[in-house]
Amino acid sequence: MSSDKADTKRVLVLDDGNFGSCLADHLADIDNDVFIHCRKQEVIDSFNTHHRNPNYLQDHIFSKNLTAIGPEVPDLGFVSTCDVLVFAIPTQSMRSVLESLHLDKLDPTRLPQLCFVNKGIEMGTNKLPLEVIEEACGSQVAHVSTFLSGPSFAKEIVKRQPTQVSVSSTSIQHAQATAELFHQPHFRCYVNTDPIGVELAGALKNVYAIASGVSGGLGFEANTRAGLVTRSLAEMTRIGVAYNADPLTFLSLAGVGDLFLTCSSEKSRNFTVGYRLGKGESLEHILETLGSVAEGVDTAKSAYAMVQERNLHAPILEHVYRLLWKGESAKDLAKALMELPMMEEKEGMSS
Ligand SMILES: NC(=O)c1ccc[n+]([C@@H]2O[C@H](COP(=O)([O-])OP(=O)(O)OC[C@H]3O[C@@H](n4cnc5c(N)ncnc54)[C@H](O)[C@@H]3O)[C@@H](O)[C@H]2O)c1
Ligand SMILES: O=P(O)(O)OC[C@H](O)CO
Repeated sequence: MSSDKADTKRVLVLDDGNFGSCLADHLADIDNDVFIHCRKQEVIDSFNTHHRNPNYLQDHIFSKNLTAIGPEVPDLGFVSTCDVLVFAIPTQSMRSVLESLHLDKLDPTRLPQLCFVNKGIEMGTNKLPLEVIEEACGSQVAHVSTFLSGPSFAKEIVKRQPTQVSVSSTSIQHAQATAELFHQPHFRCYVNTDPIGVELAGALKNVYAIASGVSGGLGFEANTRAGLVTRSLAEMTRIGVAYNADPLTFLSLAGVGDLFLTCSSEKSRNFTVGYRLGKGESLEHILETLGSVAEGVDTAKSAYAMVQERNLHAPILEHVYRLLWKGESAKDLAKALMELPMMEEKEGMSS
């Protein structure tokens, strides 16, 4: 069911973390009817009474057009009244959330537009979001799914800082519809029809941001970072080509744009994990105190399995995996990366 006003959409955002809250605020601010699902009653009360999220983006006063709902998962009756569903849930939880919504039971001719903003690869299955959606909800739901990705810190968008992102889908019409929904003077959307490339780039940049953080934590400066980011881009592209992505996607906002942002800012949770590891803190302590998801940790494990499966040359990713999952030290990682054998610089980067 569509809303009364032609341009006004009825939007449900799941869930109330940094990015979900920020996007819900953005969409509500441009006059959509926006509902945000929260898993705790005190968060619902705080949004609806004080327009504040007590757990994330605490300094921000959210749009009064935003209504918090929950804590139960919205039922199909409510979901079927929405024009758009925005999923801002960590990748490792997306399958269980999708299964609990039963979207496969909706009338396939009246499916809402779906937009996923998570950046990761499912652990255990090593699947990208599009494949998880297909398995959890069927191919019709996967066909209307879109993926918003690019250099976009919630902390900056919520302050209305200019931001540009890619919106991708297997269908150009759906990608365009989602891009139009979000597209505003300070938030520009570019359409891309390579969802595999966009998803892989978004997931992998988190792993390389951990490497860049380690380098900073160990005291290495700009030269080292520039080299690391460049070689990371080459690795990402090589992995993408092996998994049928368009290599040019890695030169887009979703590729080098997000890689550059995340590898160079302490606002990034993934960079921060690496930086603190470089400073000698334990991973367990960092994750306990981070207060928010760092997708690169789990993705390093899935991506490592993918690289092994196709026998790809991805030494930075392999060492990040060993650092996070096999007890290699940050100094070992730095040493190993400086001792890599010489190779053809552009090897494996084109299809
Ligand atoms: N924060 C950003 O700037 C940003 C920008 C772009 C993309 N992303 C991506 O968006 C996704 C979410 O990131 P975030 O920053 O909002 O994370 P966050 O840690 O701030 O919040 C995570 C949210 O997911 C919810 N959640 C966790 N497990 C859940 C489960 N099992 N069922 C339902 N809800 C669950 C939490 O309650 C919380 O609301 C990640 O994949 C991230 O990479 C984040
Ligand atoms: O804080 P991070 O490292 O999860 O990065 C957030 C966004 O993905 C940046 O585009």
